Amino acid sequence: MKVSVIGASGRIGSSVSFLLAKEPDIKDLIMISREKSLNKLKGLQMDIYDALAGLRSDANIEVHSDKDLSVVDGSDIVIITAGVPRKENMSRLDLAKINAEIVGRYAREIAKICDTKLFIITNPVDVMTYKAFIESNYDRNMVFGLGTHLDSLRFKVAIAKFFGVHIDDVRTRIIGEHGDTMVPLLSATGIGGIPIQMMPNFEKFPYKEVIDDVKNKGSEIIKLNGGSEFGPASAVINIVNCIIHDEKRLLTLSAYLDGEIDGIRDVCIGVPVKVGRNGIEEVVPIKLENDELEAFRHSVKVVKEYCELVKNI
Ligand SMILES: NC(=O)c1ccc[n+]([C@@H]2O[C@H](COP(=O)([O-])OP(=O)(O)OC[C@H]3O[C@@H](n4cnc5c(N)ncnc54)[C@H](O)[C@@H]3O)[C@@H](O)[C@H]2O)c1
Repeated sequence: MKVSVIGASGRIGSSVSFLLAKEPDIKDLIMISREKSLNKLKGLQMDIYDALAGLRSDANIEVHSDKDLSVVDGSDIVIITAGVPRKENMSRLDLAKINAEIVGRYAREIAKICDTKLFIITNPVDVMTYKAFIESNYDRNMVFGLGTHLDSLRFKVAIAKFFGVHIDDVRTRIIGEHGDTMVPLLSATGIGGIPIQMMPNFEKFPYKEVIDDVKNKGSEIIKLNGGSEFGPASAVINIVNCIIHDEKRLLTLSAYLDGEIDGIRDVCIGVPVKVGRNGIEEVVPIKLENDELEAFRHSVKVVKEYCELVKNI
């Protein structure tokens, strides 16, 4: 397998690259950044090779500037993490215009070179996924964004800690925007097959505080440590592994909707999807509780406005 990372000199890009290099099935890793960050990439390449030796693993790692993207040819997946990150007190949506120019340009260039899967991490990730989809003109199963998968993991951690259970026993899902209007699905939340509402102590579970905490987690990490890194990078590897191993797991990614849920069309947003070798193999047309549906519609409205805004950038 060959995987390319664009924006590999950055916080997320470098962490993603290291985790990818450790995966035994990824034989070729292509790390790409702007020319001015090429030396940083070379340093990262050396450091990752050292780490792989310590871990008794190996991979072929190449580093390139983005001047000639033909090096991505043959990639099974191209991961785009390039873009401006949020600063304290910024919303992800504040980055829409500046990052749409970057992601749109890369998507167009890559599509001229090869057919591949585009996995978008750059924020606002739903809007950037939409931009990459329209600019690449790829089939919609081939373009997806990290979306609310990371938020779902954050919610999962909070549930596991409160109920004192193993993280693997918790099932939950947050859909909608990777941002303030995300929609937690209590209807899809349970522990070891038991709906969360049926768990002892559910009445003491501080649901609202937990969800506020999930929504603010990214900002909190930015405030304390400049930005998130290991969480999103591990979430990315989860998805890459699903594709490589054709796992067909039901995860929540930002995907292009064509009427599957509530007849909603022409937007990319976090929804349950089946992930396998072909990328998004199905947008799962789930039913939602009335309050969840209302919140989802609102989230779609917010994201759609920004998708319109970046269409012609
Ligand atoms: N989807 C998620 O869950 C999630 C989580 C965390 C961060 N992010 C987003 O990922 C992106 C990267 O975050 P980071 O913390 O790695 O930032 P960073 O500043 O550490 O790295 C940014 C990378 O983008 C490149 N870059 C910046 N401007 C560019 C331009 N004009 N043209 C080409 N490349 C450019 C930089 O060279 C660097 O490689 C941000 O948009 C951030 O908001 C998404």
